[in-house]
Amino acid sequence: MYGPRIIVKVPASTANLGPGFDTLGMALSLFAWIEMAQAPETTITLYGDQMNGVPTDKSNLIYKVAQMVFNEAGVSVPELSISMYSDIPLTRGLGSSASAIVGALVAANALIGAPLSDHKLFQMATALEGHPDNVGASLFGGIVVSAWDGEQADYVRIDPHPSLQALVAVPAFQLSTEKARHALPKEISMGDAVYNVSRSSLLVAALATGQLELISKAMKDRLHQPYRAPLIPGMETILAHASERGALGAALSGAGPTLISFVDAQSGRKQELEQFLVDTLADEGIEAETIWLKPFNSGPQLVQVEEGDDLPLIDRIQSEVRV
Ligand SMILES: Nc1ncnc2c1ncn2[C@@H]1O[C@H](COP(=O)(O)OP(=O)(O)OP(=O)(O)O)[C@@H](O)[C@H]1O
Ligand SMILES: N[C@@H](CCO)C(=O)O
Repeated sequence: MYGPRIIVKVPASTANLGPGFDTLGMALSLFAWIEMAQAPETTITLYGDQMNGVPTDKSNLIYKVAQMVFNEAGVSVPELSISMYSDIPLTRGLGSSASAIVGALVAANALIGAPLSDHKLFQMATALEGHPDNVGASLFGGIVVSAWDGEQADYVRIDPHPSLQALVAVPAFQLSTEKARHALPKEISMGDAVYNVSRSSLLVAALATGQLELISKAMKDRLHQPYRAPLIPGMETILAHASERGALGAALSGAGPTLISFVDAQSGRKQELEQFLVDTLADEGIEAETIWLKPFNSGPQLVQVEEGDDLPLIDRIQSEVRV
């Protein structure tokens, strides 16, 4: 390893928030860490159970994305030492691929003196992911409303209401975005389009103005959740009844299978909601891990590394306080 050693901490994200398919995203207080430095030969070290099955050669997403940054900036850094640790469950709807892409873009850019703007990184991340919702949230933090026309991505960021908390139920099976997108119809009716435009617009306005009592109605969707429901047994029941069990609103997180509920931090019904999610999934024979999270207000953070400090990434993270 030589030259500067960059460590980036990047948040997970939940996409869609119900009706905002490929449009709305929120960063969450669950993180991945990526370390990058120039090296005589490429090595990729992955820590943690979440990384099982991820390649450790130059076909790794982090390595490939870093090379795109160097090409874009017109510099050559062929060999890299990369390490990654992640608490973000892989292929579960919490934006693991977006976090890896955003983390790799930011780390590689920092390694060469940050010639690319955040705007440019957002364009690259959106093209790589195929939609702007998860990458926008991971890159800018908070709630991100975005649109992409295939060439240009635009966004507006909203600060999440300070009382907003999230409970995710992460089923013990993976569901790739690719498979979950295959379940969607090619065309939808005008009625369903209007239904979603109105809910998504209401949701954005409610989130922007802190009218959390509107979230339950505003998080309804007819574009993707009904078609994905057969892939996630128990989902229909949870989405239909979560608000009766203390949730402000509930949705499929990204392409699933994770289910996300929003809760007022002051609510006295958190345990009841958590039990409802676990029991409903268990009734369908699905084990799920529940995690309480907060919306996360910022994008990737560069972790300060002193010159000569060669503490391995995993030891550094173990001493970090998880937010
Ligand atoms: N750190 C990583 N290194 C290499 N590949 C990764 C990494 N993180 C994620 N991936 C790739 O991304 C895939 C998961 O992407 P996918 O879009 O299916 O799910 P997700 O991003 O976890 O969920 P969602 O997009 O629904 O929020 C993994 O199977 C893996 O191929
Ligand atoms: N908007 C995307 C998010 C998952 O990557 C989808 O629902 O397919």
